[in-house]
Amino acid sequence: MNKIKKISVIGSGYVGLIQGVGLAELGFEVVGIDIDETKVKALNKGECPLYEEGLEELLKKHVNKNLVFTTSYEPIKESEIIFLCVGTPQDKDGNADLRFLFSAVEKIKETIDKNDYKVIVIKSTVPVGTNRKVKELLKDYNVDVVSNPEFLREGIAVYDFFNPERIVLGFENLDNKKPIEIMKHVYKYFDEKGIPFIITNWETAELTKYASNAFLATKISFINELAKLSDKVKADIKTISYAMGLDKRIGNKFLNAGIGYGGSCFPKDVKALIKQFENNDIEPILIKATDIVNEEQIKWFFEKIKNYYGNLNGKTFAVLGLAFKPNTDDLRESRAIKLIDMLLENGAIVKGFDYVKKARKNATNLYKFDKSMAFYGYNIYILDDLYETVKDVDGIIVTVEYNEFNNENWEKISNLVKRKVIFDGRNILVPEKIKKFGFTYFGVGR
Ligand SMILES: NC(=O)c1ccc[n+]([C@@H]2O[C@H](COP(=O)([O-])OP(=O)(O)OC[C@H]3O[C@@H](n4cnc5c(N)ncnc54)[C@H](O)[C@@H]3O)[C@@H](O)[C@H]2O)c1
Ligand SMILES: O=c1ccn([C@@H]2O[C@H](COP(=O)(O)OP(=O)(O)O[C@H]3O[C@H](CO)[C@@H](O)[C@H](O)[C@H]3O)[C@@H](O)[C@H]2O)c(=O)[nH]1
Repeated sequence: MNKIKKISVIGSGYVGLIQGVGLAELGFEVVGIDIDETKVKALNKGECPLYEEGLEELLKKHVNKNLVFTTSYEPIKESEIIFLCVGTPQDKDGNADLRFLFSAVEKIKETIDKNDYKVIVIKSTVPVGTNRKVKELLKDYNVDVVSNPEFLREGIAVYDFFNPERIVLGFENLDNKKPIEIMKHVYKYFDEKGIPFIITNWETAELTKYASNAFLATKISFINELAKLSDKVKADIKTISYAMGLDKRIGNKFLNAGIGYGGSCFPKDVKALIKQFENNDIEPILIKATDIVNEEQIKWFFEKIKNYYGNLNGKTFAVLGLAFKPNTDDLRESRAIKLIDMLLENGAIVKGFDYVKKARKNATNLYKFDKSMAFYGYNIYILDDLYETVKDVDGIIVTVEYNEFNNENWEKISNLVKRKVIFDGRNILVPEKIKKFGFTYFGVGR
């Protein structure tokens, strides 16, 4: 087989950027293609548009060497491999919106020669049947379409790229060895590391991605539902999770009760999986419940806060954590933002903080410039200092699971707040430590 020289990666968002930078680090010549001109300009200067540990260093190392970014599709002519990493957000009905994907496929069609052999690899999370549709759209072209779902976690995405737990590859026809060999060559580094490869058909690969996300989301909703009962009967959900997790069949991961899952994947992927069941005339009982429990969890927590104060009008709260999880600037479906909105709608004043500077910047922009949010802009302040944030507040609300909160100076915090009340939405604080400084502590199911 000829050595693969150039790889094109379409979409330079989270997944595309990690994929592009990672492949460049593995020695490939990579072209990143995105329709967002501002993003492309920044990337070519080595400026990373998103916060992800280790990403900017790798970007700077490779950009304008074996990694370039462009808005033009022309470079795909020179690439045998084209990765599709565009967004597949939720549409108004809960389905995956495939407009970006199909528009990228149209651009590919317009650009490549019908006879030039290409492997089109779909990394984006797409509903069952999408790879088949893409192949159908390209039926007159000499292409193979490969489903290669991505499993990286934000916050540790660079680590995840180099250390995946499995590589799932779905093909049209397993007797056609050419695309299988090409993909094995591209991922030789992982093959040599002994990472398991799952070589299967398109539909299995597509559904594996949704199954994995929905299962993890279900674990979270399971423990969150139990937390509500724990709360009522004075059981401790943290101890329950710990004890459950010691059973290796259950495992301790994704059993942390809190204010629900957020982010760019779980909420939309669970909803899109529900739709795939419904579109196939099957009632998705369990997965629907996962979604409902998650939507309810944040409301339940908010009610807890409201019940304590009676009336939130004019009360000031410090919200510690803005992004959907630690070590990211990503506010997509962030539970913190959902909670802030509820507080603001009820007349409260919010002071928000996150350890990640870009998360603070994104939140400032959201409330200042997003038309639907700007209305609330008067009552929300995003601050760069945690101690400034807690100053004179009626309550502290923890919304992101940063362990670092435990290492803050709680004596100082206790002297700064107006009222010593804490709502720990992630059960991350050590209550015994906080209570020593006179705080009233409320967790989730503890
Ligand atoms: N973010 C994650 O942690 C993660 C992890 C695994 C899988 N996924 C999946 O990967 C896909 C991408 O997610 P993301 O978070 O990187 O999305 P994103 O929104 O961060 O990035 C998508 C990028 O695609 C670009 N784009 C849109 N249409 C284009 C086109 N026609 N041509 C070129 N570029 C185009 C956008 O400008 C944007 O930069 C989704 O399907 C998502 O579900 C995401
Ligand atoms: O015990 C837990 C674990 C997580 N969460 C929340 O769940 C959400 C998602 O967390 P996580 O899975 O760590 O973040 P993502 O970066 O969205 O990664 C998920 O979504 C990606 C996109 O599909 C997949 O690639 C990853 O494998 C999958 O973990 C966050 O809001 C967390 O706060 C909990 O509430 N309790």
